[in-house]
Amino acid sequence: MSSKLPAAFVEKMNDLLGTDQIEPFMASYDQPRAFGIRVNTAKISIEDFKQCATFAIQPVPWAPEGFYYEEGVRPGKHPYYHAGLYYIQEPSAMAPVQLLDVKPGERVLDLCAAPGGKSTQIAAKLQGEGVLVVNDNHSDRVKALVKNLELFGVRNAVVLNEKPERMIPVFRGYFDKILIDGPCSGEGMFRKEEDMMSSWERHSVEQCSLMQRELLVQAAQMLAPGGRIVYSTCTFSPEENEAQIAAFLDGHEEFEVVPVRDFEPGRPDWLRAPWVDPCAFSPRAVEAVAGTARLWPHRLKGEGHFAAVLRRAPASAGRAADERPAAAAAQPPAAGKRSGREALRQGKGRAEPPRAAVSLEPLRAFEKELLRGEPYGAAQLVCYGEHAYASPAGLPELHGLKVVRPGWYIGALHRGRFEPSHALAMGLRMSEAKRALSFAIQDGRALRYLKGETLEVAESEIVRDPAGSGSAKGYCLVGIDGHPVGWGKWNDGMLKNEYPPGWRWT
Ligand SMILES: C[S@@+](CC[C@H](N)C(=O)[O-])C[C@H]1O[C@@H](n2cnc3c(N)ncnc32)[C@H](O)[C@@H]1O
Repeated sequence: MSSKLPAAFVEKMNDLLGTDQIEPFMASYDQPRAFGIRVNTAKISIEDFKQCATFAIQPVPWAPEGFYYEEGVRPGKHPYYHAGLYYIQEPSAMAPVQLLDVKPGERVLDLCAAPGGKSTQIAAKLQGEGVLVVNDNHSDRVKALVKNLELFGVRNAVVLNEKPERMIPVFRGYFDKILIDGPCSGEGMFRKEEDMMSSWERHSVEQCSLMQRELLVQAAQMLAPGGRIVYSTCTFSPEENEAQIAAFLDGHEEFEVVPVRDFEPGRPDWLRAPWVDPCAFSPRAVEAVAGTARLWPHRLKGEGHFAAVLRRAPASAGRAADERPAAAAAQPPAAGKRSGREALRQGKGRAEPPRAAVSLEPLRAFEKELLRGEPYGAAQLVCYGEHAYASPAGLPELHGLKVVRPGWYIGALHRGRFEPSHALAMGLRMSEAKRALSFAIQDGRALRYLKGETLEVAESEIVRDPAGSGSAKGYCLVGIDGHPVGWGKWNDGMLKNEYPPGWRWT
């Protein structure tokens, strides 16, 4: 496919890479690309996944949860995919979140998140603890983002469809970690998606550079002192990579580049004419971009990427008290002291959404009958109209923002009944359901369930809570090999299928 590359792109890469590198670089376009999956470690350990994987996998060196699979395997056509045990992701795309160094309990923002590849990776690293805010300004792409988070069983994510500048007053200084995987000219993806070549001509490098510059400045305002930003692109152009980081450093003295050692270094020598004004940057900035990272398709098994890790200096003692105002002011009263279940009983939630008219009784009855333990943790119940969500504790008021999901979608309260959501099923563990049914993967009913069929199920197959009512009748959490995939309703030897039509195996 090297012959199809845009001539202007080839010319520029020739100039940048020089005679040594251009040949292997161009040759990479005629070689097969690498395919990857990333294990959802919030649902299954890497060791257990390796034991149960039904196709050959090899580790991706830079991501402990990442594995290569062979071309021709269709990992999306597997019940474990429907159980959210892994995400199909291009291997180089796993690097930025690895560099973000997310720890359970942190507040993390994925600013340009759709369709959610990196958001699901962050969610797995958070292990259900802390707050994940994911945003994308494109309303259609946000739908795929929501679906991927639900498939992954993420409990602590808030999904926004906003312009970043509108998020700043709400989240100023709030986040510990921010990922900016922004729009870019996509030069690194030409081998994977040939369509990117025609859009490269439309979405010029210059246009993308302007958006990226804004995103960096906006993200910086939402980062807490001592916090970390990872800026990543899937393009080669220095204007969108080293030049963005150098310009940002010159405008933000409180930031520094944390050098990345695992990949080839960024190229300070590419901050030159004709692509970049060489006089535009300070020596500090030019030197610092050597600590950024470049992933080259001819040097590793993956597509082209760039990543930079930026650290904000910790607050000085005098300034510490007035940082993170949004979070401190908006903390729900006594959050952390009151359990999620108590908050729910008291109908606590954020002020903005209309919720007064909805009775929570049917949800409470469902919880008593079906749920074990405290699956909502310290989250707070929020009702938007008839829809109930468990919203992560410690969020600021989301006043005025376009909120697509204020938290884990629990279900709908409608005409005195409660209908549990698919997202609730996907986020639960089998042990958290008082009535459950797990098909072995070899059982033909596993696939038939995913196809939406009504199934014959003996009463003895429904696992019930010894302390519960003992009845097998009603909603039950359905799993495959012990991993939830959805709801069913059992009655008299038959399981009515509640697997959502849009998710079915076709
Ligand atoms: C490279 S894609 C993100 C891919 C995603 N991180 C993943 O791993 O699945 C860039 C995204 O940025 C979004 N975007 C573009 N401009 C934006 C802006 N100003 N604010 C927020 N999102 C933006 C686009 O809609 C697009 O979905």
